[in-house]
Amino acid sequence: MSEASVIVHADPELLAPAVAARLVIRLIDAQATRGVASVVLTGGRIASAVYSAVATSPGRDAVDWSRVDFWWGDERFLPAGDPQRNDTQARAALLDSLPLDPERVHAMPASDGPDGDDPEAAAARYARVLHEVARPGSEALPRFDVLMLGVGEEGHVASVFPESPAARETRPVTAVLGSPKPPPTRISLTLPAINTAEEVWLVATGADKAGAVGMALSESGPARVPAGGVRGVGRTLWLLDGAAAAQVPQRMRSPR
Ligand SMILES: O=C1O[C@H](COP(=O)(O)O)[C@@H](O)[C@H](O)[C@H]1O
Repeated sequence: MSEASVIVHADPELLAPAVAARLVIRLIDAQATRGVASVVLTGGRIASAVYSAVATSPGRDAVDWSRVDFWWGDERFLPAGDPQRNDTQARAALLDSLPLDPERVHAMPASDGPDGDDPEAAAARYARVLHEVARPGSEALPRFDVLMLGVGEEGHVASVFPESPAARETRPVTAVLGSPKPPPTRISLTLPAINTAEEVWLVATGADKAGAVGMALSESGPARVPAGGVRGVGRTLWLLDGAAAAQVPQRMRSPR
């Protein structure tokens, strides 16, 4: 497990294109090494800004998008196409403009999908899809080159909320019932699944995230502050704007 690195850009207008450029390079590198690349997408406001920035990034067409696997770290369990769904937002901001292989776009099931309005069955279905694509000989999960996460005001990541059953779940995918943030029903990768990613990037902006970021980077336990419990195997990057980084000590910030 990697130590956390913290990179601060002044504001969201600088952070979004910087993260987008970083993602484009990371995918190009992964394809140069392995022929394919994989990314786990997240939801939320800064994530959508990053996806829009990828869509207009100068390096965008250097990625072979038909050889990128897209996964989601969590999903709001709503009908397909609902504007609140994380995949709907990612498609609108980026995916719809890319020459993708639709077989490689692994959205989490919707509440009007094959399992109907049964989030437990939908979570189990997503776990099976992950398992089917996993590396031969590996356990339950495929390789994730980059796994992106937003951070909630109270320290949630994906749909793992503080002191919730999901924060202690050991299976890779879980249904989330009674989420404190609407909508109440969700599907999420769990902390052990997130922590199999090669790189985990936590992206946060705004003063309302500063307390959660500060606590996650201190000694708070993962059940209390799930964002503090995520680590990439090779790299853990906190990508913040100045307001979200307000409680991060200077000594923890990477020089730029
Ligand atoms: O509900 C969710 O919220 C977080 C953070 O969203 P933001 O708008 O405050 O940035 C997001 O990362 C997560 O994927 C999503 O389902």
